[in-house]
Amino acid sequence: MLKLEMVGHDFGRERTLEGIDLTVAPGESVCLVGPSGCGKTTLLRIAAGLVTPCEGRVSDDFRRSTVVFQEPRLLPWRRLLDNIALGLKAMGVPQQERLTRARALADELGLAERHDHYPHELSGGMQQRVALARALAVDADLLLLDEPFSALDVGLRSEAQTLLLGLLARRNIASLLVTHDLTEALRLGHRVVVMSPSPGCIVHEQRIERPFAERDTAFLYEAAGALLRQPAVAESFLFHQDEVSA
Ligand SMILES: Nc1ncnc2c1ncn2[C@@H]1O[C@H](COP(=O)(O)OP(=O)(O)OP(=O)(O)O)[C@@H](O)[C@H]1O
Repeated sequence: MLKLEMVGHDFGRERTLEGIDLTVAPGESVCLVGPSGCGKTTLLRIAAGLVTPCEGRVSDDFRRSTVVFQEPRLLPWRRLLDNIALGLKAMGVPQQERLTRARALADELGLAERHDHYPHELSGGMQQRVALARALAVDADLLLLDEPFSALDVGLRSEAQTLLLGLLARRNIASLLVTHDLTEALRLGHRVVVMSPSPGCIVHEQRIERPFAERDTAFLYEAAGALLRQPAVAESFLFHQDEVSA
C-alpha cells in the first residue's frame, strides 16, 4: 500500500500542496486529475520519493515502484532492447537474462520488429512504449505515471491506454497516473481523485464501478459530465483562479 497522510509542500513562498491524504492499494489503479499547475506532478514526485514533503507522512510498502515520465527519457545512443534493460543492468542482472527479459517485453508491447532501433528511429508512441517496458522490466508492482500519453495524438493515446490497461491487469500492478484529461482518468482508474489548485488539494474522489472493458466513449463523456456537475470539480476545472479574478 502507498499511503500519503496530511502531506503539504511549499516551493519557497508558494503553497503548492495542502492536506493531501491519498492511498493506492495493491493492484489498484488510481488516476489523479486536475488542471495545469495544481500540483499533480509534485504530488507524484513526493509519492515516488523524489521530493521530500515539507509536511505529512509517506509510507510505501510496495516491493518496487517505478516512474514513467511525460517524455520517454530514453538514452539516444542505446538501442531499444538496451533501453528497456537499463534498470536491470543497474540491478546487476546478467546480460543474457537482461536481453531475454527485454525481448519478451518488447514483443508484448508490439515492438518485435524494432529490437535494434535507436530512439530517433521510433515514433513518439513507440518511444513511450519503450519507457513503459523499461519500467515493467524491473518487476515493479507500482507504476507512477506522469501524463505518459499527453504528447500522443488521439488515436495513439487510445491505443496506449488500452495497452496499459492490459499490462496492469495481466501483472496485477498498481498504478498512480497523473493526467489533466478527465476522460483519460475515467477510462483508466478504479478510482478518480480530483485536485484543485492554489494550493493543490483533493476536492473529490470517486470509485468507478464499471468494468474497464465496458467504458466506451459514450460512458466516458457521460461520466465526465456527471463529474463536472459536482460543484468542487466544476470549480477546479472550469473556473480557474486567474479567470475569476480577471
Ligand atoms: N521545482 C520547483 N520549484 C519551484 N516551483 C515549482 C517546482 N516544481 C513545481 N513548482 C510549482 O508548483 C506548482 C505545481 O506544479 P506541478 O508541476 O506540480 O503542477 P501540475 O498540476 O503537475 O501541472 P501540469 O499539469 O501543468 O504539469 C506550480 O505553480 C509550479 O510552478
